[in-house]
Amino acid sequence: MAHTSTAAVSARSAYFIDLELEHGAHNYHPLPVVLEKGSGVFVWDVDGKRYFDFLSGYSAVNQGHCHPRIIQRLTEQAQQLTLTSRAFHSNLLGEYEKFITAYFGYDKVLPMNTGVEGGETAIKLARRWGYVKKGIPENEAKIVFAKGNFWGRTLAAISSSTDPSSYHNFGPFMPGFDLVHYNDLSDLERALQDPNVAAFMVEPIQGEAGVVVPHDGYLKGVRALCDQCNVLFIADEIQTGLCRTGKMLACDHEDVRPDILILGKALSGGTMPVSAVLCDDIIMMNIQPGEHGSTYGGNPLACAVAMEALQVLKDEQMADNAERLGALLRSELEALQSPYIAEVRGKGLLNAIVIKHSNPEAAWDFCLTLKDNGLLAKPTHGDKIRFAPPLCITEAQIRECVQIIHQSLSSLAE
Ligand SMILES: Cc1ncc(COP(=O)(O)O)c(CNc2cccc(C(=O)O)c2)c1O
Repeated sequence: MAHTSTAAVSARSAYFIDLELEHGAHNYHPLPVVLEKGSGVFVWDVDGKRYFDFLSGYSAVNQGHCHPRIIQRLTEQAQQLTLTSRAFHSNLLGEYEKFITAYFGYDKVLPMNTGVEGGETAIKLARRWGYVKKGIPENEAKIVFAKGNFWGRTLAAISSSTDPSSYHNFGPFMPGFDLVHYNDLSDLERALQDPNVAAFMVEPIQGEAGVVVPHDGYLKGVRALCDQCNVLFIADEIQTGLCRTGKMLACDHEDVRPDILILGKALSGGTMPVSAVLCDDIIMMNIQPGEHGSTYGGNPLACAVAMEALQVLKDEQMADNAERLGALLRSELEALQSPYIAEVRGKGLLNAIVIKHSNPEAAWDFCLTLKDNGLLAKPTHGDKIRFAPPLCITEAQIRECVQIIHQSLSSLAE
């Protein structure tokens, strides 16, 4: 894939892009824009141009860029105590653990940092439960995943991937992983007949696959099958959770309670990596001291920031806002009746359009036009463009963004 040409950017932007090309790994293909400021739904580039952020750091900035309350709490704690390691207690870890377990209704939490660490932790907890509680023979535990999943870049995560760009030439892969079709309860039922299956790990809506929303009742069906087969239901809500889809958790749309809940991204309001794995004692208490953890997991700075980030979601009714304005966004996009939009899909403010065009680069080119017109979005898997602004967006701003999208669609005229 050709790397970003700096031809179409300002000299100041080109300077920063060239530094990245010269000194950094080429493991991304960013849009040609260099950002230096963020506030609420807006970001500004190094030339002072303002954009609507329709990606929100892949749902890590649900509360809006640099939310004043979260930044305030971050800067306060940063001058007090940032890291103790878990060799010692801190005055914030227990407070945070009490807060977040009550917030989501689980007995315990295991604090980690990145989302993929949360996924790895959930898999270890499930395997350990499988051996200790379900009686699976040692080293025979299976974890089932859905095709099209994306939960990070570690060797375990790519071992469950069906996307060659994630796993090709990184083998050998993690054993004990099985795959089923997403949104297919009969395929899942088949896979769960294996008595060695410890868990089914699934996104309530597949984010990186292009905002793939399963049929109503899928999550309830997953819950029922896991109950019938004595298999743990692990919900990866790292991208769908924390009000993004119009409820606190995407599982809440079907009143389903996963056995293990994984959170990340917006858990810190987009300030630092914070993830969390929540479950009840019957699962969590199978891990003994010294058997899992991380240097930064549960650090005082993360605890302070996460409590404020979670409280902001409730205080500012961000789930209701996402529900209402997501519906408006989808209806306004559908009303455009553009020949270049094959589909509009999503839930809450996690949405995507599928571009219909003879040019395979059309979605990328369209995002370049959106950028020129003051809105930042990026294609995923070729023809899908995610539209996921911060949840603090207003109705007037949604309508303004629909106008920008409408105006930009004309650039796709063949
Ligand atoms: C559903 C889901 N689960 C786990 C992860 C992994 O989180 P971390 O990245 O914090 O380890 C994700 C991540 N989601 C995501 C989406 C788009 C790009 C990238 C990227 O690695 O640049 C990551 C995700 O979308």
